Amino acid sequence: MAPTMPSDLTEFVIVEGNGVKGLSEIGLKSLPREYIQPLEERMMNVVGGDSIPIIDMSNWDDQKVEDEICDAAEKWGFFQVINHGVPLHVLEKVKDATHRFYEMEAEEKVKYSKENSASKHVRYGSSFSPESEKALEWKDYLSLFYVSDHEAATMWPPPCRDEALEYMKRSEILIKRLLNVLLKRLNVSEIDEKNEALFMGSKRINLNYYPICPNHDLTVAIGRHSDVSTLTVLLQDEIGGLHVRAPNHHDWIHVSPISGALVINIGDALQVMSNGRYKSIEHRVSANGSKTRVSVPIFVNPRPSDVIGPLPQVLANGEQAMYKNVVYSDYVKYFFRKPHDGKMTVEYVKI
Ligand SMILES: COc1cc(/C=C/C(=O)SCCNC(=O)CCNC(=O)[C@H](O)C(C)(C)COP(=O)(O)OP(=O)(O)OC[C@H]2O[C@@H](n3cnc4c(N)ncnc43)[C@H](O)[C@@H]2OP(=O)(O)O)ccc1O
Ligand SMILES: O=C(O)CCC(=O)C(=O)O
Ligand SMILES: [Fe+2]
Repeated sequence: MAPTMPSDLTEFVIVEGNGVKGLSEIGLKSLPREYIQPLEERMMNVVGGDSIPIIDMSNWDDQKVEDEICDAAEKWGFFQVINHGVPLHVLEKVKDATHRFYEMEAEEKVKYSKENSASKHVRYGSSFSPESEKALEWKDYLSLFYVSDHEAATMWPPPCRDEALEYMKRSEILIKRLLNVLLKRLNVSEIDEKNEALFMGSKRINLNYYPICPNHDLTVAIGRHSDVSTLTVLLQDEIGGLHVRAPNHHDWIHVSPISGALVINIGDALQVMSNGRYKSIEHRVSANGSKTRVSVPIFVNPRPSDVIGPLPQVLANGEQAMYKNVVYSDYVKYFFRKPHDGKMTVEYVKI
């Protein structure tokens, strides 16, 4: 019998918690119209040949490596790191755990949806902002905001809880190293108890799931956006699909998966704090017609209550502030309230 489309798509995907994974598994031959993106948002202008920098972190405190990191953050806003010190078995385990979470029945996963979750720090959902999007995105996600080990142990879903926490904790040294190097160029002293919260006072880990998609060229898995983090550490599997805006602001460059590597990108908070010196670059994810993909970003952020703005150390040389001060949680709420729209969130705080 030919597969049939659920009569109420929102009910099936969101309310019942089947997600796009559920849609994919029905075996639909064509993409539901709700996912059809306008022409200009589909994947175009992807150039081959170019690549974001790949940085070997073995000698991370070598001046040459520090320069590579800061130069990449200024020019590309994105780079991959190898020999980064996060054990490879930890990375493998969190990818497996991601698959394990999504393999649960919809009735189990939906217990973590916005409407049902026992903690507002744990959220399972589909697309980005289904209430405000004109066209939906082909992605399911589980978002885990870290508050304490106790909350993670009691509230995060058991199939992925320990692995997600381990990945977050084992990435801590890498995150501090990267931030210290980036801050040094901004004349900010080493991260200590006084300034740590502003740069890495909160963390959110997302487990993204992108199932096989019919007519994948008509939609996107994630639309154009920049992250609102200080920086993001992204683990991707071997499938590929992440594209970043090229320095010419026009083309898109594919981030080819490298086994064991982590992708690092600068987020809006660091762009603002560096007064535009480090770039939070637009990126997007294509949908795949033949393979399921997972990715696991760790968003490293200020605390929600922190005020972000250009750092005094950056303005000390007399340069004009390009951004207003804003309470970080107001900035993030603004991001979550609207559909993905490229670099528009940062316009909210531009002077
Ligand atoms: C999901 O697809 C994505 C996600 C991304 C993410 C990119 C990032 O850079 S995430 C890093 C964001 N930074 C932080 O989370 C740290 C700071 N956190 C905060 O400031 C707060 O925790 C808060 C996120 C603002 C929530 O504050 P709270 O007081 O609890 O306010 P709420 O009323 O609960 O939520 C406000 C507003 O945001 C929506 N929202 C909350 N959490 C999420 C979430 N995990 N995913 C999606 N949306 C979320 C919530 O629905 C509220 O909106 P309403 O309209 O319902 O009022 C990149 C690309 C992707 O595709
Ligand atoms: O899946 C990816 O490669 C990127 C995901 C992403 O950009 C995000 O979750 O913010
Ligand atoms: Fe992103």
